[in-house]
Amino acid sequence: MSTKLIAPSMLAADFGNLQRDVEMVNNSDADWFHIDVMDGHFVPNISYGMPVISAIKKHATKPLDVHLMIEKPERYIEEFAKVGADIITVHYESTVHLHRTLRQIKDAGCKAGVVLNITTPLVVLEDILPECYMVLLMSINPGFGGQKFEEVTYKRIKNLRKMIDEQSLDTRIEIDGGVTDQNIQKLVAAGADAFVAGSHVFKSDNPTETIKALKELANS
Ligand SMILES: O=C(CO)[C@H](O)[C@H](O)COP(=O)(O)O
Repeated sequence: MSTKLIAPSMLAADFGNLQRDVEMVNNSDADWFHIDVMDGHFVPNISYGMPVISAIKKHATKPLDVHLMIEKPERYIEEFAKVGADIITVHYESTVHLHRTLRQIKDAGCKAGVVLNITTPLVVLEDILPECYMVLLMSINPGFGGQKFEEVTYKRIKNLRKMIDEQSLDTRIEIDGGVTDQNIQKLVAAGADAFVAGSHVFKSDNPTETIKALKELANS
């Protein structure tokens, strides 16, 4: 069994103490920094862009997993790569030319992945899976942290894992939204590999210990 990965979402960090929170993740059992980019069009919220990612990269000692919740992400791939993205995931629903956009991400030197909203059928991935380092399944409606986890996600993970296995691929499945110590083991059992956790980590009394507990639960 491969090691299960924890990616704290910097959306829930304290932006007034960003360097402190970056160092906390550096010194924790986390594997990646999860970076949520929102444009106020694709999702009804605006988060941050290149200058903030650049500032995080300056101090981060772990890969940046950049989740683009923006329309036509192909307009900005090279810029996100330039400011330090290591993995870039784009929504299936946000671009007409998904195949071209994934190639563009790889040409820019990053690992490429696709994100699906909760109601987008998995079948749209069938022919694109070989191009994907990772598939991110949303387990909430994208746009805001702190929302309730949607139970339909378990079934979606199982079905996606089956699709990946049928094609003998090693594509990772990442889950984003409402991940906590209460559901992470069930998500692992369903077949997920990587877990974004925002409010559960940053709103806890001891984020370092919370990350440690998530990592242990996911890998036990
Ligand atoms: O993509 C996102 C929002 O669209 C965030 O990564 C997600 O909300 C994580 O936050 P939380 O763990 O608080 O649910």
